[in-house]
Amino acid sequence: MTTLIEARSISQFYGHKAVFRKLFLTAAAGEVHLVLGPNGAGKSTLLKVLSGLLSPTQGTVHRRVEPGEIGYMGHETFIYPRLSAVQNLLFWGRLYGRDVDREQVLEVLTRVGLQAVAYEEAGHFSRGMAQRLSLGRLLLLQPRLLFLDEPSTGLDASSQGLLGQEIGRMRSRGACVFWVSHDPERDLPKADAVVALSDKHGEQHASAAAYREAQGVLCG
Ligand SMILES: Nc1ncnc2c1ncn2[C@@H]1O[C@H](COP(=O)(O)OP(=O)(O)OP(=O)(O)O)[C@@H](O)[C@H]1O
Repeated sequence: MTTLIEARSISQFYGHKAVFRKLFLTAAAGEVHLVLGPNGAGKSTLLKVLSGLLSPTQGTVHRRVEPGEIGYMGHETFIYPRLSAVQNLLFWGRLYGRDVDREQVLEVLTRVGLQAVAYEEAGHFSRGMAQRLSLGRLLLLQPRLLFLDEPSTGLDASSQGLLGQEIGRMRSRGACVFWVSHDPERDLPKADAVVALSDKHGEQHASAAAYREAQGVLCG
């Protein structure tokens, strides 16, 4: 399988404080990597470093995709409040150099359940609606390397279901997904590998099967 991202001995410090140290990982097309760990363990920081939003203090990250093929959905929705939902998606399409038209945008907005507010200013949207618009951006841009930082926060049950389906679809057409989850029991069955961060710097990257087995041994 084609490797899409490789991190070699990456460490991240904020001042003198290490968030993670000497982490190696590789991820290939069609794989879902779940990022787990307690609050403050460094999950968001790792996603920022892997996606290129932040440079690692030490080590290197090689991404074998174009910058326009990277998608990120996190706590920030990156939505322009003075633009309508339609204008937001048309704008993002242009920003990523994609040839998207209004019909495609309206189709995506229908899929995420925002068709009724397609021409309303996104600044008036609730947190859940703004999250759905962010999800719509991913559906429109179809990134090959996708970073999801607790994407279900603020989404209602039906939008969470849609997100799960869409992650499955993106993976089957060859996208590689890093997914921060606070619910490993729910999300582990959908993952190929796990990056487990701890606040004691015991970082590990393992296949989902090996992770489950290790947890079983620890719990048993
Ligand atoms: N810009 C920053 N400057 C200094 N320290 C930071 C910065 N961003 C994060 N940290 C610290 O780095 C550590 C890891 O933070 P991070 O947000 O990556 O953890 P997390 O695992 O995503 O947490 P949560 O599950 O609560 O979202 C925390 O102790 C946090 O306070």
